[in-house]
Amino acid sequence: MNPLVVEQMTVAYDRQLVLENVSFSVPEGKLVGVIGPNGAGKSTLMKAMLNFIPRMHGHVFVYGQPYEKQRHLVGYVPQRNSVDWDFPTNALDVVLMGRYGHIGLWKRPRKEDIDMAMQCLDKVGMLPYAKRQISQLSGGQQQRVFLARALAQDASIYFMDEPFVGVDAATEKAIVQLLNELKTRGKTVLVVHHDLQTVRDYFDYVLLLNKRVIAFGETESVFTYDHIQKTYGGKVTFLSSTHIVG
Ligand SMILES: Nc1ncnc2c1ncn2[C@@H]1O[C@H](COP(=O)(O)OP(=O)(O)OP(=O)(O)O)[C@@H](O)[C@H]1O
Repeated sequence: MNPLVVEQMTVAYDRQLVLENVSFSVPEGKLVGVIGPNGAGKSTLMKAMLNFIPRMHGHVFVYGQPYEKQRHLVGYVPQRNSVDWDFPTNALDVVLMGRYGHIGLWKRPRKEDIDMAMQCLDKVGMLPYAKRQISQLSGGQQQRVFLARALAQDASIYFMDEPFVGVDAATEKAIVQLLNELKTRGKTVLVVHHDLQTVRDYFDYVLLLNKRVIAFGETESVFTYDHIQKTYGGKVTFLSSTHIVG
């Protein structure tokens, strides 16, 4: 059984259709790049899968059950700029939020939760910043804290919205390493991604999206010149042939 199945999802804002009849099914332990131009509906897809915004139509199944019954299995890393980083809290507390599903919202975190949160911070190179206010972290450091929070959640499926935006080469490398580690542990990860040059290196599968699914499948066979042109309305001219197939 595939861990994530989306069936005929349609989403509208103010009756304006943004996603139409989107269906795809992701096998376990795959890294999936969600690719498409600005406004294609990539963030909307993630938010609608998570029930943050209503779907007009369609279903999301997580390990064969409706998402609503399985939400504890799904972790989310939102776009960094969609978060209020002035909220007075420190890095460790943000990561501990990822443990609430395990702790219970009103209970104090146990020592083992704090230890695990610290380990997650360590994994992304942020342990020295555990007690630092999040407003006093750089953009790349904030991104790392978010990834640590997702790790602490110990989910089976992750949705990450543009984790590579605004990070330096070292952080990008750390994120790629983390994605591969999640994959090795059998996790399924969907990543909204803009850099077409790295798609073939980073992702096993791609979802090419522009309001509808243009193509979905293994990167090897689906990330073709024709599909990319179709996704971007024929506006992509800078790709070298080494990065695509077909
Ligand atoms: N809250 C909202 N209300 C109305 N329209 C919205 C809202 N959020 C997004 N949209 C519109 O829905 C469409 C899809 O937006 P979305 O943010 O999902 O695209 P995206 O593919 O993630 O884009 P980007 O690459 O620029 O982040 C766009 O036309 C956008 O203007």
